[in-house]
Amino acid sequence: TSTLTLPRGRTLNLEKTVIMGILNVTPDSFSDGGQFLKPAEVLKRAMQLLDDGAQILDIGGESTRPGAPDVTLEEELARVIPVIRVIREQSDCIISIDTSKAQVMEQAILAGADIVNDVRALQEHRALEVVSQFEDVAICLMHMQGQPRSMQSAPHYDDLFADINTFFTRRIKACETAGIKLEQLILDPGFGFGKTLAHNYEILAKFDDFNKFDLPLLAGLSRKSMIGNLLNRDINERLAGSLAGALIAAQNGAKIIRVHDVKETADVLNVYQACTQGIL
Ligand SMILES: Cn1cnc2c(O)nc(N)nc21
Repeated sequence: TSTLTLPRGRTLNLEKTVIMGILNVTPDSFSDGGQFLKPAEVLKRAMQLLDDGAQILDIGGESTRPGAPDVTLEEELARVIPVIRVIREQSDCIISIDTSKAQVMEQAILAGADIVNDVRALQEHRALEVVSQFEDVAICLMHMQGQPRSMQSAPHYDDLFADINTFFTRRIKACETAGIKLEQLILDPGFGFGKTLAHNYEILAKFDDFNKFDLPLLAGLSRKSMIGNLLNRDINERLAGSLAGALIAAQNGAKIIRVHDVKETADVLNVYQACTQGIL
């Protein structure tokens, strides 16, 4: 499908690859190591991401990187809800909430979020029930093997693609049983979430295989260890590798690319689209 249904009668055209800009509001993402970013600072960053070409802002209050500490419900709400509110006051942009907690999903949607981006694919308590009560909220179902604390200790699959596809089939069925429509769903194989370096590059190389579900696919590999470990680059030296990954994901059928470096990724995708969309 080339259109994603959104709340309030809006839709997102997916004929051209869409950029999801990462707006982290977790302490380990704060430059000054502060406890909370002031909403005004976050708003400035959000507007910059939109100016640079992001159509979706992904707001996350709990780091999902390997070994990340858990965050309480209260803390996560305190981080993300004020940010959603302040952005929604200023912009009609598409907002996605990066969370696995049902109550954060509920509050975020009520505050104006359009997409639930859940690295646990609505498997946590009451997540399915809560999301199914909102007409047309979009949901990204991401594959993860294990949990962030331990998922990278020894990832193993009997059959990588069969396992991921079985997971998607089961989660899609669970959503349909809960009354969620296929048009609301996005699928994502979850780069780095219980995968070895080899697994990650096999997924990237054969990304188009997941298009068998005829649902929009999301790719999120920006600045990840699959880039850093391959190239032996620190987190702030992974732009070129991330851009290469974004281009390959787009060429291999990804419709939404989740990135930190929006401006540069937009340039890469615009060059790619000039070749494929015949605009010249
Ligand atoms: C929150 N988050 C971190 N990495 C991600 C990825 O690859 N996909 C999605 N959907 N969310 C992610």
